[in-house]
This record gives sequence, C-alpha cells and structure tokens, in this order.
Amino acid sequence: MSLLTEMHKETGVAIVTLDRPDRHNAIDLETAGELAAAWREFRFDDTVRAIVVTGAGTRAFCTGIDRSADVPQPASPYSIDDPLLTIGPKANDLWKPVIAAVNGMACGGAFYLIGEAEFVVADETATFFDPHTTYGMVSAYEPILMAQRMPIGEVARMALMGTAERISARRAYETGLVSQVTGPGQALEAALDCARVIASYPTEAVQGTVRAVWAAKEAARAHAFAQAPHLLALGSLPPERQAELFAARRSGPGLGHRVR
Ligand SMILES: CC(C)(COP(=O)([O-])OP(=O)(O)OC[C@H]1O[C@@H](n2cnc3c(N)ncnc32)[C@H](O)[C@@H]1OP(=O)(O)O)[C@@H](O)C(=O)NCCC(=O)NCCSC(=O)/C=C/C[N+](C)(C)C
Repeated sequence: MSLLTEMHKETGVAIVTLDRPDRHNAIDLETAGELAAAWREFRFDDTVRAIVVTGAGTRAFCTGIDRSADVPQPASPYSIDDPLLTIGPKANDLWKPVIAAVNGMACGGAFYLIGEAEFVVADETATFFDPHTTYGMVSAYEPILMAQRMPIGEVARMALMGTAERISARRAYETGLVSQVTGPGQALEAALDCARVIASYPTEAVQGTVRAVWAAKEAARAHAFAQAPHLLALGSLPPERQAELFAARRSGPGLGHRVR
C-alpha cells in the first residue's frame, strides 16, 4: 500500500496521504489505482463529507508520476485509457469537497490533485513547478487544470520553463492556485480545520455547490482535455528518449532551484 486513508467519522472528514516519502510521494501505477479506488469509495460512503489529501514527510507533497527506470509505465501513455488520468477526485465523479494540504514540493501530475481540489492550503515553504518539457514530454492536462485557477501567462511560464520556474507558496497564492498559506508545518492542521467546517454543513448542498462551480468551467475543460492525447502524441519524444533525458537531467545541475 502506498496510500494511507484515515476516516474521522465523528467529524465526517477523511484524510488521504500519499505515502512514498523516499520517492517524494511520486505516483506509480499502484498508487494511481489506490487513489482512484479511494475517491470512488468516498463517493459512496455517507459518513465522509470532506476529504483532505496530503503527502507523507516534509519534503514533498507529490512530485508527479514516478518516472524511475525500475517502475512500470502505462502501456498507452497518450491514450484516454491511461490509468494515470484517473488519479483525481473529479475524474472519479466525487463531488464532495477536497482540500489539498501541500506540505512541500508539488510538480507535474501533482496538479491533478491540486487542480481538482476545492481548496489548496500550502505550507509557506512549498514550491510548485511543471517539469514535463525538460525531458521532452508535452505538458497537456496539467496546464489545462492549472489554467482554471491561474492566469494563462503564469501557467505558460510554469509549463514551459520547468527547469527554472518554481513558484513559491506566496506567489501561488497571488495567482489563485493556492487558497491559503500557512506557517511551516501547519498546512495539514489548517486544511483539517477547513474540512471540518465544510463537513458540518448539509452535504447535499455542499456537493451541489461543488458541482455548480465545476459545471461553470466543464465545457472548456472537456474541450481542452479532448485535444490533449493528440497534442501529447504529436509533440512528445518517444518514451525511451524521454527516459534517457529524465535520467540525464536528474544527474545534472538539478531542477527548479530558482524560486519566483
Ligand atoms: C527536483 C526534484 C523534485 C527534487 O530534487 P531533490 O534534490 O530535492 O530530491 P531528489 O531528487 O534527491 O529526490 C529524492 C528521491 O526521490 C526520487 N524521486 C523524486 N521524484 C520522483 C519521481 N517523480 N519519480 C521517481 N523518483 C522520484 C528521486 O529519484 C530520489 O530517489 P533516490 O534517493 O535517488 O533513490 C527531483 O526529485 C525531480 O526532478 N523529480 C522528478 C520530478 C518529475 O519530473 N516528475 C514527473 C512529472 S511529469 C508527470 O507527473 C506527468 C503526469 C502526466 N499525467 C498525470 C497526465 C499522466
């Protein structure tokens, strides 16, 4: 198990923790399956009324998809059947509010969790970046999700300048990606406070409201997502070349050390 789930039935709050701290909570296929199963379970569990998602440890919330050479990768990474596309709550039809407690680095596929959360509470030391292009992969889905919360120019800078453009929690707050910045080590408690308040409201009204907000942007998101597989297939390097670049980059000068 690489995902921990905790239910607090007295408050109606569930906590989901990505539990791979030695890999900065990167998501492999097993974790992806566990995430999708957890969102579906919460959907049908009436005792769960709000969910907090976070990462184990203090370094990272999640560094996206696990790109280690020894980890199986999806058979069809550019198809809509890619299991990594269902790691978010909304992809699993979960309309209960989700609060992301970002306790460190968040990059790449982590934006699936942040972008599909209602609230994003970030530790002031957290940073955000999108490294896809550094190893020759089109960044498609993440910018689409980010663009729902941030100005387009800001999204483009993060997606295209992954190496140099990490943004701080404060900058992420200014752009609208983050809803609250906390002191060091306080993101989870602040996210739980938020979740407990929302969980105390009548759940049907809360879920209807979440759906209304998503309905407002659903057409644009679905239209953009429909183009993503073609853009990925057209612009990305072959997987083996990406793996080479990923490995070379990892042993290089490092990624995203300048924080804006
Ligand atoms: C710059 C990073 C994030 C942090 O650097 P660092 O120097 O602070 O930490 P270090 O590199 O030593 O990392 C500690 C160990 O964790 C392993 N790690 C971290 N992230 C990953 C990862 N994503 N995949 C596999 N392994 C990871 C790292 O290898 C270290 O292990 P060892 O101690 O060497 O055994 C730096 O870690 C980094 O660049 N990470 C990779 C970030 C990345 O490129 N992620 C992929 C993003 S693309 C994506 O998510 C696509 C999603 C598409 N979609 C959802 C649509 C399917």
